[in-house]
Amino acid sequence: MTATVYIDGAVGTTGLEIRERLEGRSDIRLVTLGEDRRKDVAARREAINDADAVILCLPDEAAKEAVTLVENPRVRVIDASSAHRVADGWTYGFPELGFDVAGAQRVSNPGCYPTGFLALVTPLVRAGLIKSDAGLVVHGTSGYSGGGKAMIAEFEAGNGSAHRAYALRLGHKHVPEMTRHAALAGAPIFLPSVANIHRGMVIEVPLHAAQLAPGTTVAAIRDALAATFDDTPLVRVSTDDVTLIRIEDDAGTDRMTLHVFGSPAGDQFRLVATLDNLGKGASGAAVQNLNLMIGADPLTGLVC
Ligand SMILES: NC(=O)C1=CN([C@@H]2O[C@H](COP(=O)(O)OP(=O)(O)OC[C@H]3O[C@@H](n4cnc5c(N)ncnc54)[C@H](OP(=O)(O)O)[C@@H]3O)[C@@H](O)[C@H]2O)C=CC1
Ligand SMILES: CC(=O)N[C@@H](CCC(=O)OP(=O)(O)O)C(=O)O
Repeated sequence: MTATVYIDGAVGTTGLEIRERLEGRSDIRLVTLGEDRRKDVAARREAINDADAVILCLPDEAAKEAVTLVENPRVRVIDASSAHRVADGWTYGFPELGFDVAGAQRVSNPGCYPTGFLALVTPLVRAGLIKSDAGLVVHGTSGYSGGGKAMIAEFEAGNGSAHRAYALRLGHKHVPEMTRHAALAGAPIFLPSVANIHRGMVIEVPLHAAQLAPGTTVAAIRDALAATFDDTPLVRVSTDDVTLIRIEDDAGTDRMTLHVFGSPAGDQFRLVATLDNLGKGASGAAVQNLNLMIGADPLTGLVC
């Protein structure tokens, strides 16, 4: 059976990547609107309601508006924006963490930083290794394509920076989904930054032993992560004895790699995730979710 899929926002950074992955698939009839109609509400309403699945690759306000245009109960929605990630009636699009994406009508794709944070933390909270009131800190560095067309233009015009920190006054829009989907009692302190590289991410959660269940070891943390991810094709728990992690490590793929390190004394730990902000962090995750929703091979169009 062929599914009709409409991408709203198909010429943006995330939308273009999804479009490239879906074009040429025999199980999908891909619909996008031309330059003259792509922001025309009537044209978008028609395309949305003619589709089996709609992928929203829009700023939050435009994504909210798009959802109000859905009239046909058949239409299923994947929203790549942050508009619905803690909203009632929406399924969080992180199937490896047990969310029922295949059966969902409305799926909210995770944010790129939360993808790394939640992969590292949620299995450990569920296993009772991290206390829900542990007071976590998460640091992340993203390639500049994480900021969409505007940030790409800024960096490619030479107006970026080798590395810059932002969200200095905290309260980044990704904090609510990190808190909710890790089942934390309090919001983590989130320290995002951008590097002068097109794509790729490194996300880190440092931990004191006091934030963990007594006696927790690197092996216990790895085991808890492996119990969640070992049978999943995109998320790998590394046991490699690496001494360096590069932002390029999973760039250009839809993979995510999780590393666990500990001090020799066992009093401090460092959890690290690498991924591509446009792979498992956005477009790759959207295609993965779409495959599940339309019953396609889960890895079609993905780079494992
Ligand atoms: N880039 C990334 O790595 C990630 C992005 N996301 C999220 O995905 C969404 C899209 O981001 P991204 O692709 O980076 O952003 P871009 O700015 O690159 O693209 C957004 C696109 O939406 C279009 N658009 C804006 N308003 C409307 C409207 N009312 N109707 C139709 N089209 C509209 C824009 O048009 P125009 O071209 O005219 O500006 C643009 O093409 C955002 O919510 C973002 O937060 C999520 C995870 C990672
Ligand atoms: C580098 C950069 O600016 N990144 C974006 C997040 C990209 C992303 O994940 O988009 P969502 O917010 O839709 O999840 C930011 O921090 O706002």
